[in-house]
Amino acid sequence: MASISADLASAIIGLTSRSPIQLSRVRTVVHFPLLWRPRRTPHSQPASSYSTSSFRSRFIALRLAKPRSGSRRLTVASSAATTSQTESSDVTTKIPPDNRVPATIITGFLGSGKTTLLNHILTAEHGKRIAVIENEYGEVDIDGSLVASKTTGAEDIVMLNNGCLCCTVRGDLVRMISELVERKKGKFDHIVIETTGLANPAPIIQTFYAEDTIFNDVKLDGVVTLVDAKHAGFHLDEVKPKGVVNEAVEQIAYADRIIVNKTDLVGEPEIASLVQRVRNINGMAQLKRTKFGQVDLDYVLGIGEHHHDHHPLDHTHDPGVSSVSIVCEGSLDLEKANIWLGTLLLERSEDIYRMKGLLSVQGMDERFVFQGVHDIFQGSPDRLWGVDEPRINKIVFIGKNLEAKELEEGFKGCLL
Ligand SMILES: Nc1nc2c(ncn2[C@@H]2O[C@H](COP(=O)(O)OP(=O)(O)OP(=O)(O)O)[C@@H](O)[C@H]2O)c(=O)[nH]1
Repeated sequence: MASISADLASAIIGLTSRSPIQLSRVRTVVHFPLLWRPRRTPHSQPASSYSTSSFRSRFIALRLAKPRSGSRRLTVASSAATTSQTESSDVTTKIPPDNRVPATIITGFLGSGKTTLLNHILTAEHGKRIAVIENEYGEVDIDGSLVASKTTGAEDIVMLNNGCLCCTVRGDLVRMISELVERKKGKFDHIVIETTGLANPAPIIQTFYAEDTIFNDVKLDGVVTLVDAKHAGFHLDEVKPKGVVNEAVEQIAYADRIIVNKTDLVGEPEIASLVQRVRNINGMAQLKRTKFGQVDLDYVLGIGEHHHDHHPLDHTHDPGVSSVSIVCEGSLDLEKANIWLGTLLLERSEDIYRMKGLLSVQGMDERFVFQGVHDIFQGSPDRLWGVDEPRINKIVFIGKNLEAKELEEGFKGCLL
């Protein structure tokens, strides 16, 4: 590819200001407006690996505000009979307050803005101490690192078995919440659970009602579903094989609050038609339109109680959707990476639902975070690499018909 043109330079400037670039807008100019103009020659010693298709859960308990005096006492909420000593006409005064810890589930399809909303919640002034449980699709944990890096005073980070909260790691969710309550009683006020973008929320919701160990201490406050204003229609349209759930539909169906996010990427007619569609799936939930998940916090925390019928737990995910994760030490050649990723997205953006990465770029002192949702791409520098920190690239692709070997070879071909 020819050297970086003035047009690409301006596209790169666009990336530095964190505004998303739509590939279709720049593709006549250059293959791909990927990274950054190099500043210095870096080091690179390759040693790499990749892995495919699995989920990873992580738990981060975050102290975000000073503990209040007289913290909430965690007790088992029980029926009136257990506390009532005398018969009285005023039964309601004898029902103990529901002191269980509220939990909010944030769900929504891949790339709809769940982590963006989570970061909004974690960095806002609300005085709540929030424990976060994050479940990521893909072997490599990228969201967790981005959430943790945006906050201070993380108390604890515990890695859990790979698996999807709605499938294999439901047991882990139960154990995780029980341990959280056991070990940190009174140290947090709310639990927020971010599901993977491919989660069916129904089994996760069921966990709060079916498992005594959770039900006694934690109440499901609500399910918040993010909907990507630009791409949701595509996923709602997808016809799945018999017996396979359409996760995008399920996520909307189970919501107590719906956030139609990314409204900056489409016009009013598209938003109105999507809202109508969402309403047809779930007419009960409140709905708001946003950009970058900017909602009032009382819209998402303190909803009250989740109210839905609970459907059977059995569900099957689309076997055609998988993830490829590449972990690879070294630094990327900017121009090669531009060409490779640009070509890949131009040819495959329909199949590549989601890409995200933490990259080491030649000449950059910062980690480079890059995010892709179909043809929308965004990148920006993150924190500085540590002095002795190995420059390890992590990149995850999620989508249909992904070829791990081909992606790995393509990526490695961009390393210096
Ligand atoms: N233009 C635009 N981009 C957004 C908006 N909200 C989030 N994004 C970007 O969309 C990309 C995906 O956002 P995330 O918050 O990581 O989405 P997610 O749902 O957590 O993604 P997964 O965990 O992979 O499913 C990131 O590049 C965000 O910066 C928005 O309202 N408008």
